[in-house]
Amino acid sequence: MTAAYGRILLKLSGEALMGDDAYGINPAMLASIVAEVKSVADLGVEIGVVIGGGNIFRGVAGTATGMDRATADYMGMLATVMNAMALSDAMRQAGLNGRVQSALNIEQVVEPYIRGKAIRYLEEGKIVIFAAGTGNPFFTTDTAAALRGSEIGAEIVLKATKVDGIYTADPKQDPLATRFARISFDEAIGRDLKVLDSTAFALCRDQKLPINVFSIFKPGALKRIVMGEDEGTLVHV
Ligand SMILES: Nc1ncnc2c1ncn2[C@@H]1O[C@H](COP(=O)(O)OP(=O)(O)OP(=O)(O)O)[C@@H](O)[C@H]1O
Ligand SMILES: O=c1ccn([C@@H]2O[C@H](COP(=O)(O)O)[C@@H](O)[C@H]2O)c(=O)[nH]1
Repeated sequence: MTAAYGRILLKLSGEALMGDDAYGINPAMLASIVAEVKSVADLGVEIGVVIGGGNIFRGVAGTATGMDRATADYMGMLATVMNAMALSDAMRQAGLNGRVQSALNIEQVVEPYIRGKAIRYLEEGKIVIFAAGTGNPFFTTDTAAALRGSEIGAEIVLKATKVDGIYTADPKQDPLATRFARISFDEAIGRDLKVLDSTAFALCRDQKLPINVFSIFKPGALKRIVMGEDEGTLVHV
């Protein structure tokens, strides 16, 4: 079986890590996500991962209580470091070789982000987990996925989230929303579809880096996309 992509950037939803819990990291959910990642790693595909933090803290939630936005965003980025460490450890337990690199320096805990080293790890078959988003407040981990995906020369960004693609409206709010099988960047940005933030869409469009949005809860979906099959929604130039 030959994969359609040699190197991918996988954006994993932080919120998905909760599974059926109200908060935090559900070990069974984490293990099932790692099994999906392993099915692709076993094909020899090089994998960079950006993980979100929505299961622990989002900057906007902090500002809702009066917190300074930048402070809240740094807390959100630290939440992604915790998720990255949990993911890396779950990978270790599954026999995968993961390396965490953080955009914020916490060198006693995880390595700093160094692009050349990340690429070398990928070439060695290690899975690189990019933590702390872009390292800057006022951004999201979707934008970090677009940025790191561009930096490492990924052929596609795969956004693994809680819905099975991009819809005409948020399917969790609008039961009449319909799913796109494919959509251009221009149309996705023009329709202001909230499944990814507009900075991430714009960066991927400029870099001609396609995005595939799919459900992380659907077994085998990640592997099907990597094998070149239709799954979720493809955002193209
Ligand atoms: N047009 C749309 N099509 C699909 N989903 C949409 C749309 N508009 C809004 N959404 C919502 O966007 C969510 C996914 O984006 P979001 O970045 O918030 O979550 P995430 O991938 O879980 O990331 P994290 O938890 O790490 O922040 C979906 O769960 C869905 O409810
Ligand atoms: O580059 C970034 C990435 C993230 N943040 C903050 O972290 C949280 C969690 O990330 P999600 O993408 O929402 O999962 C986010 O709400 C921001 O507060 C950031 O500031 N910069």
